[in-house]
Amino acid sequence: MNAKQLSPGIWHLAANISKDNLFEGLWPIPHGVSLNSYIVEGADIALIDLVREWEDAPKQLETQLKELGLEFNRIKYLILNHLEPDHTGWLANFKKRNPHIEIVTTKKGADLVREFYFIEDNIRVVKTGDKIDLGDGKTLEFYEVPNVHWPETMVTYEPASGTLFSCDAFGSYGSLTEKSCDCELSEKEHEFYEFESLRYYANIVASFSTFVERAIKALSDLEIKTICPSHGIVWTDRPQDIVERYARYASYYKGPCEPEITLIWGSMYDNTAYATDAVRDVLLESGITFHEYRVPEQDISHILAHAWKSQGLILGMPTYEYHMFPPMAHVIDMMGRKHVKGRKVFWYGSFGWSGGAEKELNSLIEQHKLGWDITGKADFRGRPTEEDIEKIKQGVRDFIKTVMESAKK
Ligand SMILES: Cc1cc2nc3c(=O)[nH]c(=O)nc-3n(C[C@H](O)[C@H](O)[C@H](O)COP(=O)(O)O)c2cc1C
Repeated sequence: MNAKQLSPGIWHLAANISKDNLFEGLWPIPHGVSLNSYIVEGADIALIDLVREWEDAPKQLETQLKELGLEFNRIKYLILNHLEPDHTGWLANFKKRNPHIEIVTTKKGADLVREFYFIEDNIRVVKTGDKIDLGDGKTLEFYEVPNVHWPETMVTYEPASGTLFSCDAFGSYGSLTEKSCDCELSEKEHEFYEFESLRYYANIVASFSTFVERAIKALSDLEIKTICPSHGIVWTDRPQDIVERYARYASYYKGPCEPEITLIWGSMYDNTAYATDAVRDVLLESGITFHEYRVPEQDISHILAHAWKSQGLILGMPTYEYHMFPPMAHVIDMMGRKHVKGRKVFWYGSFGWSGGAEKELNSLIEQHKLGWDITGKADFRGRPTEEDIEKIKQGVRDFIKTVMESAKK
């Protein structure tokens, strides 16, 4: 990518990380991810957020700074909105190249700079309402937004241009092309980034949804014309769209969620798979929006995205060694960790002799305080009989009604 001017004195820089990596060492990024940084130039120059030494990210950033004719020693301030290493991993080596740079971060951020990078000098601690005047009409204002998504997080606002540098808030997965602003994207490209923002939210931010709501409220008095997140596209045209989208995602924390169902199932010897065909037939007939995943073949990152927005979950799980099929237990455990709470649930599955899946399901619900409402179930021995299949079909029909009645209108 090239450095891109967003408004007079403000540039977007981005390092693209390829699909061959896992985000947070855990989440697949089949379409890559961007690490965004920004330059704000008044009489003094500030660089907002850094990159990690990940693939050639520092080199990409350095090349873009060169395009702007910016030597490192001309940058006076390095603003660290958030200390997670994807935005700071290069810090120690960057500082060696620019020893006089002043690092600007929150009090908790300063602690992390010391603890992660052993840097003690030239750190300016800021709190909500503090400002730095860069000269030539450019000012940076700071607002703490704790737990979006680490405790030290802040955002930076430049009032003359109405630009909010929001770090992880309002971000998404997906590498960037030269068309990195919302106003340049086709409907199809918007759809792509929309799902990548949902997946990013469900994987990274979901657990902190109440803090997201608090941050959106705290920032609501700012006149925001452009939103510059640390991952994904920049919102120059319709910044309210991504704010509304994030507010909607945050609302799924308490529910209700969308009138949709996520069907997740696994099967060793196709007995539960056979019953799944019946479940799918009913879902298709009903016309309800549903998302189907088989585990362990399909990844948890995508499952969480659809589960996060779905009012209904259907779980197909055979019994395995007196417990549920382990990949299903992994999915439910992850839903617990990511606070996919308060959903309507229907489950079905095959067992051989004593069963055991249900016991583990109840124990996971209890352990993670999931508050799931199990409105129906259909377990069966071995291969499902015609009667079993009828019971499953009727159960799913009833379940769809419950989901539609209780979902967001
Ligand atoms: C490794 C393994 C462990 C199993 N453990 C149990 C068990 O503890 N209790 C039980 O009732 N059935 C158990 N079964 C039987 C399965 O639950 C049964 O075969 C079921 O039909 C499998 O469904 P599927 O074909 O959808 O995988 C086990 C099967 C396998 C292969």
